[in-house]
Amino acid sequence: LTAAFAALGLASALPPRIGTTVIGNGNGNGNGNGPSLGSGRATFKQARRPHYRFNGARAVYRTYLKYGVPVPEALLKAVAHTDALSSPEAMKKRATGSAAAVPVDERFDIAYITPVTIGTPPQTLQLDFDTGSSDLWVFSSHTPPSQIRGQEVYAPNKSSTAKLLDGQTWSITYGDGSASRGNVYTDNFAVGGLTVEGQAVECAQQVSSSFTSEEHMDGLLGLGFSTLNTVSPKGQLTFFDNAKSKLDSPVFTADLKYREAGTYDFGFIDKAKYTGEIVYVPVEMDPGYWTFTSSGYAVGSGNFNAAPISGIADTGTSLVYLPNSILTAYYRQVQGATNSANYGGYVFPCSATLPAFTFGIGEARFTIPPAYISYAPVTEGSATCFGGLQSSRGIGVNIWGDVALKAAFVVYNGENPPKIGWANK
Ligand SMILES: CSc1ccc(CNCCO)cc1
Repeated sequence: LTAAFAALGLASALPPRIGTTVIGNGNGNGNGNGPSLGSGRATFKQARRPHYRFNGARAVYRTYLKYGVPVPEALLKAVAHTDALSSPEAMKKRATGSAAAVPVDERFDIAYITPVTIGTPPQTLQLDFDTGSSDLWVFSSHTPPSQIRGQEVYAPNKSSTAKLLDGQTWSITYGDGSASRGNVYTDNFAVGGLTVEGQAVECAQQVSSSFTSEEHMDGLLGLGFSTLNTVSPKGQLTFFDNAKSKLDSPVFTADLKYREAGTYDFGFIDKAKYTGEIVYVPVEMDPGYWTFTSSGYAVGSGNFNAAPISGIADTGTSLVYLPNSILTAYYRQVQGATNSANYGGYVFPCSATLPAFTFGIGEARFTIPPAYISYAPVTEGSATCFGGLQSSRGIGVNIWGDVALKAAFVVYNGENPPKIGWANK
């Protein structure tokens, strides 16, 4: 600073220490300010201004103004830049989170579970992070014991930070017919080091049998758009929507894997998790799914069929559901494949040789290996296998579930407008 002043031929008359708050000593004229005329003596105690951050460029700028010296352009730019750096927004603590996505069973990727902590002291549960829905619900102390088979439960009465959202209830039915419902608390909620206070945690008072039978799944964490949330009469925000404003970047990423643990990251994009470039396409957020348009598909080494395919990126659905025309094109390449009413979809001999399946995102191509499509025996030990590609007829929407998502690194970008990014890995 001294050099700056010298350059200007100015005495190093530093302005009074900015942030000095002068407060009267009470001998003033009744309004608490300034000295009274009587005693002829006054004392002014200095107080530090909280959160004050010294800004050198601005101090120099003030001196120019004080001595009426024209302010050079460079100094004006410096002031604007340093103000931006020290703005309350820029100074807000930034946050990120990262947590494992573990196959809920060691043989087939039926679903992936991720550890979360709820309440004070923290209670740890394993939740299915589901970009195809927007309720955060858990097995709880309100769930009938007859409906619990090994799941961990959240007990709000054991959390000093739990608050009942009086009068609020929720009820949800998923595409596979499974369902749950209950009441609602808010509590502190953390994923991989990222904490949201006052997160709506929906406590199950009823769950359907398919949830009871998923013993390692203690609930779901919805990562769809909050418009889909079922809490009534006041819809609640998803964990991502609550966390978004304090994240380094308003994104989360899914790096799901074939029969091994992957990760969900919040607030940052880990360059070590993908290769090449991330290709972004727009998201249609109505009615609340991460809906995007694929640019087409190819079966095995066949030609790429360029045709728009609208669908949702759904981490909470195991398989891929596409139009019949695509299924026919794929399974006619599989010896012994049939669309079985008995098994509810395309099945084939587990010994069959399967082609890969490629889908397009813009000019980019993503290939699902045959192993992902030979999904699982129709029943324990059967020689007939159920396909990872199935028909979306009757669902009303095409679904890019885990069988497709684990072939890519996927960026869910929650900016306005939202977009979804795909990269190979
Ligand atoms: C019974 S296990 C189960 C896991 C996830 C879901 C919700 N996923 C579908 C729509 O995203 C339903 C059931």
